[in-house]
Amino acid sequence: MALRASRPAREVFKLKDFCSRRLRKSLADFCRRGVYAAAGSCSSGAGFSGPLDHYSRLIRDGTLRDDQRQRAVLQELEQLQRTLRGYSNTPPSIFSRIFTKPKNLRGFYIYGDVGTGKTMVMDLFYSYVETERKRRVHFHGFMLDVHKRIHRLKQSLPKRKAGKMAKAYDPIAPVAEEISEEACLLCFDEFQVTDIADAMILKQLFEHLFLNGVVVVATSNRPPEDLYKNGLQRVNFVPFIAVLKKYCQTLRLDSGIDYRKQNRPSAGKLYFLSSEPDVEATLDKMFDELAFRQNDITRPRVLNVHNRKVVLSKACGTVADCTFQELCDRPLGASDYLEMSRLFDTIFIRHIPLLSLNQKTQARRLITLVDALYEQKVRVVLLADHPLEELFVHEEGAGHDDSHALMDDLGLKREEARTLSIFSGEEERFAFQRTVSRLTEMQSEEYWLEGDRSSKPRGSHSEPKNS
Ligand SMILES: Nc1ncnc2c1ncn2[C@@H]1O[C@H](COP(=O)(O)OP(=O)(O)OP(=O)(O)O)[C@@H](O)[C@H]1O
Repeated sequence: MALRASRPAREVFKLKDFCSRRLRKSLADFCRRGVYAAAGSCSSGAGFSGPLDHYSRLIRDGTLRDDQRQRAVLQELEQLQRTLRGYSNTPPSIFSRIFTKPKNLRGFYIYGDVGTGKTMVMDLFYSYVETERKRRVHFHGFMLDVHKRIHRLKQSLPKRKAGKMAKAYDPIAPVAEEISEEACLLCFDEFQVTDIADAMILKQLFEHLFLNGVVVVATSNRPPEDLYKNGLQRVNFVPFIAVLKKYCQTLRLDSGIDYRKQNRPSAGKLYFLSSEPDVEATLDKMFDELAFRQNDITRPRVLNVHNRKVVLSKACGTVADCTFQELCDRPLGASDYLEMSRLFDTIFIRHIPLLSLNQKTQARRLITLVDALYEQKVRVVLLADHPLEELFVHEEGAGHDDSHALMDDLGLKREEARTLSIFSGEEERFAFQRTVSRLTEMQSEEYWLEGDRSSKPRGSHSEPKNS
């Protein structure tokens, strides 16, 4: 019998709030432009018959450029949105639960290059799906949540008795069941597999979700066949690909256009090179001007993240002035960056060096930081040693110093390890592209204006309280 975890539904998807804020934000943006009538539920009342109709309107009013590939994907998504009307994966009675299997609706796996509009079309679709039991999550956040649930479940088991063999049990099925009860539609942004711990449980987890009637729509930069490419023990991961393809139709969205790099009006100069004369003084002046409008003094700031203290050396109100070393050369992670995104609306990042695979850990932190700032529309002012497009370099045969110990632990020879993605830096190359694309958009006027929290009601982006 499946082991059940007792847990209030409200606690579910700890990172859900972080993820859906972006959706709410994008809905609110559309609202502000008079496009959506009501955030979160747009199907009726907004005057649009569905996502495609809505998309056409965004083209007509000049918000978006017409893109046939996006239309084609939206056509498929609209079909699913209609089919999902009245859909439920939890039969109403215990009796019917036992005797009826939920019908399986096929979802979509949308992949393509960075900035081609995958998230945008998925969010449009999502906003028209008429059910409360839908979740839109960042894939990484979802997997963190899954691991937490597994951990909690294991801890809730009675302690093993000495001398007795504990019966083998499977925590994944009950976790999948728990999730299936909370959502019949899961939309994943940035489906990617970089972690062996994720890779090893995905097949079982998703098989259960699909069998429980959960419909999945996902966006990714890679076709299913390339997921976890060259990953450790990939042979155990490969069967998941067939499961994914069985329950999700693959759609390619690749017009070859990175819309983040399309000529967007610039917010002004926000990216500086270390070689520019008096550049530090210029940034000091920018910081002082922003600080002048704050109801605070310039001082160090101590953030409290999960009972850890994270000290930032210079901040004023909602503006922080940091160095790359301070943010990426210390053991900080997603939760620290999320907290920063909550507290600050503008962050200076000075002295960003050229990033190669030799500084993989620092580069990964910068990627995570930019992802968190982008999701929360935090503005950035950057001072770097190289132009943005040249910030990340992939050097063949780079040292990967921090990988050597792991290679030794795993008993891998250099040559063997070279093809494994954790050593080859293949995943980083995709992530670099995304970071460059995002940082490009973050210098646009539109992004800068959207990041203005001064006119927004206090609440989600409240004044610092941990400092
Ligand atoms: N047809 C379009 N016309 C104009 N702007 C667009 C269009 N499609 C998408 N955009 C804009 O381009 C930016 C990137 O879009 P989106 O985040 O959906 O891309 P993505 O494919 O999910 O990127 P990534 O793979 O990096 O996550 C967003 O600001 C979005 O509003």
